[in-house]
Amino acid sequence: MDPQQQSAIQGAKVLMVGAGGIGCELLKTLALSGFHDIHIIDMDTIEVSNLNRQFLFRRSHVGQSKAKVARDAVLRFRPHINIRSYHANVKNPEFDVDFFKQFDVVLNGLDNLDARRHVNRLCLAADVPLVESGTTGFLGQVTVHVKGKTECYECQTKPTPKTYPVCTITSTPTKFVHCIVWAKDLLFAKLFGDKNQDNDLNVRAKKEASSSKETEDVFERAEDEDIEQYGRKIYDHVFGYNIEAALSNEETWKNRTRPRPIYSKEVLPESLTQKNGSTQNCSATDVDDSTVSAMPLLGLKNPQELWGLTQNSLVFIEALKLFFAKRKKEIGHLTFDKDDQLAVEFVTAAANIRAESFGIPLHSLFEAKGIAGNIVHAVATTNAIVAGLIVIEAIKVLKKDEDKYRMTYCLEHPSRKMLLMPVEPFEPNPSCYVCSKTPLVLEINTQKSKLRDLVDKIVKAKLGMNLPLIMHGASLLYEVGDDLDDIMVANYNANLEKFLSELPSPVINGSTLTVEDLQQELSCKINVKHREEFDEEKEPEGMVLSGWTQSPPTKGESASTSKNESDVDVTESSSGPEIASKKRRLSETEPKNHKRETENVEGEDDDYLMEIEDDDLTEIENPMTVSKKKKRVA
Ligand SMILES: Nc1ncnc2c1ncn2[C@@H]1O[C@H](COP(=O)(O)OP(=O)(O)OP(=O)(O)O)[C@@H](O)[C@H]1O
Ligand SMILES: [Zn+2]
Repeated sequence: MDPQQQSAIQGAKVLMVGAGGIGCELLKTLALSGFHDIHIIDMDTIEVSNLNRQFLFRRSHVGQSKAKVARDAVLRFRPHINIRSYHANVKNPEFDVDFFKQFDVVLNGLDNLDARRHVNRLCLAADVPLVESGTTGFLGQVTVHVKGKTECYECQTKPTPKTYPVCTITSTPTKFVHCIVWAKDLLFAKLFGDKNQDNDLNVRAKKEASSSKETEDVFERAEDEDIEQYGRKIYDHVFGYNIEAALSNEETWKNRTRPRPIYSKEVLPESLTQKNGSTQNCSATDVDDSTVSAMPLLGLKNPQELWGLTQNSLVFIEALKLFFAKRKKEIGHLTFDKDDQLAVEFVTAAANIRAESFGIPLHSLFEAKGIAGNIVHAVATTNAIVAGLIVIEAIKVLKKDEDKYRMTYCLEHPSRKMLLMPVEPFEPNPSCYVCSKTPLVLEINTQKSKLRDLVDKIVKAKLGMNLPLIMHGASLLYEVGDDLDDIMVANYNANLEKFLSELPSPVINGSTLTVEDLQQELSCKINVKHREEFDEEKEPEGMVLSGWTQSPPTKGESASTSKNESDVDVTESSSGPEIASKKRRLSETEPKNHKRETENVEGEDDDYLMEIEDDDLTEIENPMTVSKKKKRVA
C-alpha cells in the first residue's frame, strides 16, 4: 500500500449506514483495510433469517441491535480501532447536516429507496462524498456521488416497481405472477384487509342466487355462518362463477385460451372436517398466532413440493378457516406479509387454483413466496464483492483521485468475459431537482385537488420529504414540526382540506410553490399548471409531476437505445441493487472506448476486474438457468 493511501485510510472518519448483508462485509473489510474510525447506523435487530449471510451475527444475537453486535464482533479482531454504533433510523433528526459534516465519506449498505434518498440529500447538504451500493442475488452495484463532480443518487429517475394492467390481473392472466398479484392484492386484501378499500374483484353474487338482494357482497360472512361453508362459497364464487361470467364475453377469448371454471365440489370431499381433522381438532391454545399454519394439519411438510389442484384447494379452505378460527381479531386490518406463514399458504393456494383454471403452470409455496414477496435470494458472495468495491471507491474518494472514480456493476452473466463492469460516472444532471435548482412542473386540477393530495402524493411520496414546508410567495401554507403552536397546527390542518385554488394564497395555473425539507436542507420550486382532466388508467393519481430528465451521456460514452449483450443495465428495486435504470454502454462498436475503460481500472491497485473464460460459464450460472437449458436440449 502506498504511503498516500495509508495516510488517507488512517486519517479518515467514515460513516456506514446499514449493517445488514452488505454492511457486515463492509465493516469487516474496512477494519481489515486499516480504517480506524468507523461509525455505523442501523435501525434493525438481528433476525434468524439474517444469519446465513450476515456473518458477524450468531444465533445468540437474535433480537439484539445489528449495529452494536457488528461493532463488538469486529472489535474482537481489531480491538484498538474506534467503532461507534447507533441503533437508530438514519432519518432521525439527530443525524442532521452537522452530524454528517464530521465524516470524510459516507458508505451506504441500505435496502430501500427512501433511506437512500434521504442520505443522498444529507450528503449533498453536508458536502460529504457518498459511496452507494446495492445487491439483488447475483447482481450488484457500487456508485460514487461527489457533489458537483458526479451525478447525485437522484439525478436519474428510479423505475417504480413493476405494475400490471388491471384487466390482466382481473380477467386475463397469462403468467403465474399475475395469479399471485390477484391472490395477494385482490383476494387476500378483500377477505382479510380493509373492507372499505376499492377492490377490482368481482364481489357480486350470482343473479339468480340473490334475486332479492342483487347487490349483496358475497364476501360478507354472516355471524353464524359455518366457516367451511363460507370458504366453499368464496371458492365457488372466485374460481367458478367469476370465470363463467368472464367466459360469457366471447370477444375476450377470441385470441386467448379459455379458462376453466373450477367448483369446490369437483375437487373436495363433501366435508373436510371429518376427513382431515382440521381446525376443530386444534384448540385455541395449541398454537400461537404467528405460527398458525395449514400445512402440518394437511400433512404437507415440504415447501418446495408442487401441490396438485386438490392439495391447493385443501390449503385454500384450511388457511381461510384458520384465519377465522385463530386470527379473527386481525381480519379487516391485514396486509400481505411474506413472513406471515398462513398468508403465504393462502396466497399460494389461491394463485395455484387460478393458474390451473387459466392453464398456467403451478408453483411451490417456496417459489410463490419468492414471487409474492418480491424476494430475490441474497447471495453472500455478491455482498462481499460489493463491499470490497465500496472500500476501493472510498479510498479513491479519500485520495481525491477523481479521474479514477468508477460506477461498478456486478453482472450475472459475463459480458466480454467480465463479471464486473466499471464505467465512468456521469456528471451531475443539470436538471436534477435535488442537486441543482431546476424547478419541477406539476400538472394538477387546482380546483379539484386539495393541499392534502399535494402533500401526500407529491411532496412525501414523490419528493421523499420527511418534514416538509410549503410556501406560496410569502405565504406559508403548510409545515411540520414539534415547535408549532396549536393555532398554527389548526391552520395548517384546515389548509390541508382546502382545494389549491381556495387556499389563503390561491394556487392556480402559473403559481410557483417552494417546497423545503428542513432536515434534509433541500429546497425546490414547483411550477403549477392547471389541467382539467386526467386519464384514470394512465394517470390514476390525478396529477403529473415532471421536470427532471435523464442526464446526458457522460464524456466518451454514447447513450444506447438498443438492448444488446454489452448494455450494462442496472436499476432500482426497493430491496436492493438496482439493475437497470440507465444504460451505460461500453459499446460493441467502440472497442477503443471499452479498452480505455478497462485499462483505467486495471491500473496499480485497481485490478479487481473478474475475467473468466467461456468454458467457465456454467460455474457462475444460476442453477435454475442451467437446468432450464438442459431441459430444452432434452
Ligand atoms: N432508515 C434506515 N435507517 C437505518 N438503517 C436502515 C434504514 N433502512 C434500512 N436500514 C438497514 O439496512 C440494512 C439492509 O440490509 P439487508 O439488505 O441485508 O436487509 P436485511 O433486513 O438485513 O435482510 P432481508 O431484508 O433480506 O431480510 C438492514 O440492516 C436495515 O436495518
Ligand atoms: Zn442530482
